[in-house]
Amino acid sequence: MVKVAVLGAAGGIGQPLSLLLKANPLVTELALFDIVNTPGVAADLSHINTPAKVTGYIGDEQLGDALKGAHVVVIPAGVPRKPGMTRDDLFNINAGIVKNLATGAAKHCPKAFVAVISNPVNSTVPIVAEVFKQHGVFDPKRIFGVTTLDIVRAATFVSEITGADVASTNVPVIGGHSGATILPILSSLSHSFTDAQRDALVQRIQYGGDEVVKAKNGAGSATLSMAYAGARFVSALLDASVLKKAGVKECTYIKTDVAAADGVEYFSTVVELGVDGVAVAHPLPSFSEHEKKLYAAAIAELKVNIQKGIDFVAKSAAL
Ligand SMILES: NC(=O)C1=CN([C@@H]2O[C@H](COP(=O)(O)OP(=O)(O)OC[C@H]3O[C@@H](n4cnc5c(N)ncnc54)[C@H](O)[C@@H]3O)[C@@H](O)[C@H]2O)C=CC1
Ligand SMILES: O=C([O-])CC(=O)C(=O)O
Repeated sequence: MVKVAVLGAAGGIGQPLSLLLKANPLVTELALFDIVNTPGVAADLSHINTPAKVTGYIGDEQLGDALKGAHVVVIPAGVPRKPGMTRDDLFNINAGIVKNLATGAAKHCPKAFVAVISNPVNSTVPIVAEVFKQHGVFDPKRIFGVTTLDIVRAATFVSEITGADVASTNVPVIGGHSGATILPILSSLSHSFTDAQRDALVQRIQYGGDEVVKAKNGAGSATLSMAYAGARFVSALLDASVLKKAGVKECTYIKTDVAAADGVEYFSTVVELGVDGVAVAHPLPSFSEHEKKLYAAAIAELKVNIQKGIDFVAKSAAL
């Protein structure tokens, strides 16, 4: 039995992500939770001739049933950006949504892998972790911020410049998931870029989300590419934990000490996944002089984002 629960399953990301998960033969049960429309999405997907049994759950009173027995919980619930907004501008609405869903997961499937998509990821992952701590079930190896879209974008944009096969282009992107906290490690590639190419690539990878927000012109942010990236991340988790494949690696935002010396306790790094989640979190790579500056900027912003998530849970506990 491999149950995957999608929380926010009726949304712009939730629907195509659920479709891709329904197509994953390792999934035997797909639980679709949202505050609207999941019966229809579930009925539609349930006709696809793949193993996963699809069930829709709607409203808070059905959250527990959606989560019970889940091996993986994916959370794309919450509001997306409109032009002119930062991801942090979503905090006031999404923090409460994520906290509520994390509480459900801590109660009903405390051992599940939790993959957080809802923005601002830099803060929502600490929120989930703090909620799990409050319930005495926190395991840093099992809670992930999904930054896979940054890695997907980096491979696409880099291969456009290098001309290399996009499928075999792999660019580690570490740090966090917003603007200056997104740190692509272009120095790890064998291609040597001009300074102008490098700067343009870093800018495009860091602000790829804004490119989509602008193009959608008020109709939301990346959904289809995010669904692809989310499905890739869940597939990696299942390959490592269900198939017990060795050498499954993804960059993901976790609670880790890789950047603890610089005062941050959450950081996206290259992670080897195993049966229990994080098997090995790779240390920081050796940075070029340019990347050292980007790293310093990332750290400064991450500190603020992380603390905001931690404070939110502490404050709501004190109420
Ligand atoms: N991590 C990443 O790389 C990315 C993250 N995102 C983020 O993903 C989130 C979702 O984006 P979209 O799917 O485009 O938004 P959307 O508005 O299309 O869908 C969000 C869904 O969440 C549902 N929802 C709201 N409150 C809920 C609750 N309490 N419980 C369960 N479901 C609830 C809504 O009913 C809706 O169906 C946003 O916060 C966005 O910023 C978007 C793209 C990339
Ligand atoms: O830009 C946004 O708001 C959505 C997102 O996280 C991304 O596309 O990377």
